Amino acid sequence: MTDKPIRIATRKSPLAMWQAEFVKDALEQAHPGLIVELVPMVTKGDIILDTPLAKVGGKGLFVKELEVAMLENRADIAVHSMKDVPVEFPEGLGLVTICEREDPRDAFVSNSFNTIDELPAGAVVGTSSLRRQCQLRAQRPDLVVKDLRGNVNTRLRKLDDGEYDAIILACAGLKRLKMDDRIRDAIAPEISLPAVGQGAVGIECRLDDARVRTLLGALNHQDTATRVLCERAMNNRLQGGCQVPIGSYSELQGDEIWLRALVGEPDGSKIVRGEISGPVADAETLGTQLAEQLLDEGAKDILDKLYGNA
Ligand SMILES: NCc1[nH]cc(CCC(=O)O)c1CC(=O)O
Repeated sequence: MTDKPIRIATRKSPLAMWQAEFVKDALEQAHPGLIVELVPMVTKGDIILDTPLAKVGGKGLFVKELEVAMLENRADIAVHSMKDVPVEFPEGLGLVTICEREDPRDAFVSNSFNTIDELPAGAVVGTSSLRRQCQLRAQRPDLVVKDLRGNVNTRLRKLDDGEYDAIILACAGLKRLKMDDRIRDAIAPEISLPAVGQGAVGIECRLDDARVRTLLGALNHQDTATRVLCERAMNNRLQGGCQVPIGSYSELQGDEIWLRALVGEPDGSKIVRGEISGPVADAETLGTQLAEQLLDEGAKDILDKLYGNA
């Protein structure tokens, strides 16, 4: 089982490298004698830095090159932020493991203010996420939302350079990079519902690679997997991508799963919210049901408009 090294295809950003190293360490710990190597590579999402992701278009900007590497047998697994993983996988590849979730909340980061509420009218907030923008503008239409791209370190530098009064990032990325001290406020899900899968790391591999799938089994965290699959089923039914403001967050409560979701207009002028709960065993069905509920209650109109079907 442990003779051949496992090669991890990874992006080169500090967060991606941290996540790949984390999986390497966990695999080597779980399987003494196993050797795991990193194969760093550049993706389209890393190259196109000057355009908001929502305008670049196409799903899976950060994962395609990694998938090609696995299909061409230049790598065996890819480690992803679940938030960036598209709904569908290329033939022969699939997500087989989801690791324990880090803090799923959005983070308010600023050098001058402690919370969104403290921001004065006209303050400039950096984010390129339509989901974050939508929820921010819904509560504070008086704020100015300005695009902010680049990896976590680049975004923090732009804040420090004074381009923004505050920025919104994921708590998970900051915590993993040991920059917890940058989090002025972990924003409650009621204020900013996180992205599908936010805070969770997933592992993709060739589905016919039985050896690797068995080795990866040790890293799966079932509670996280249930939650993320529930949130993804919701998103899947909506055909959500990064062009649409969609938030979705589930929590386990004993044998039940509680899922909340929203679809909104990018400017926050309209938000359709819903929630559902039921047995953990029905997690994915519940996700689909909540999506249908949202579509009936107005999400369909928002999505049709954003995708140009109206
Ligand atoms: N879209 C980039 C991205 N993908 C995953 C994370 C954070 C870590 C995570 O959600 O697991 C980030 C950065 C951010 O949103 O601040």
